Amino acid sequence: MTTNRTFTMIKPDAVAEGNSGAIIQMIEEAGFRIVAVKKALLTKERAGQFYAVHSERPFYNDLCAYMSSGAIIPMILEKDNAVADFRKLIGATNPAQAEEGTIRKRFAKSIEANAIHGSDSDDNAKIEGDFFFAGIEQF
Ligand SMILES: Nc1ncnc2c1ncn2[C@@H]1O[C@H](COP(=O)(O)OP(=O)(O)OP(=O)(O)O)[C@@H](O)[C@H]1O
Repeated sequence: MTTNRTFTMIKPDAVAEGNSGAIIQMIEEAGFRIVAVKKALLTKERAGQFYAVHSERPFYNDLCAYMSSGAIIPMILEKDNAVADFRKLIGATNPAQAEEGTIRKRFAKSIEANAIHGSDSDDNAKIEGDFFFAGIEQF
């Protein structure tokens, strides 16, 4: 296994409810190192760019409205096998199907307001990290 990076965002529902600290604690306790972190507010257009891959899905408009409804906390994380291990840590998209001990089981409210995002491939982790952070911030 090689050390690599993934990208995550704590989503507006979790930030608004004051769950960011507990979520970051779960992430660090699972062995991830924070490479880059900030608080940000997406416009609806920018949320639409981030989720452009879903632009034909019926939930796309609602998703863009939700993702721009409040502050988010984007982060780049580093660990051995980061992308796959992080997907395991966050759990299923639908919290009703998320396993015990996962971030979504503990904090997600619904399939849409599901507390956290995690990249699904090394390539997307790089694209998504670059979406939020300049090169000099990724150390
Ligand atoms: N059926 C749905 N209804 C409403 N929102 C949905 C639905 N499916 C997905 N979403 C929203 O769109 C996001 C992206 O969907 P995707 O299928 O890529 O899930 P994911 O990979 O688990 O989530 P993410 O990409 O945020 O990590 C989901 O996290 C969720 O917020």
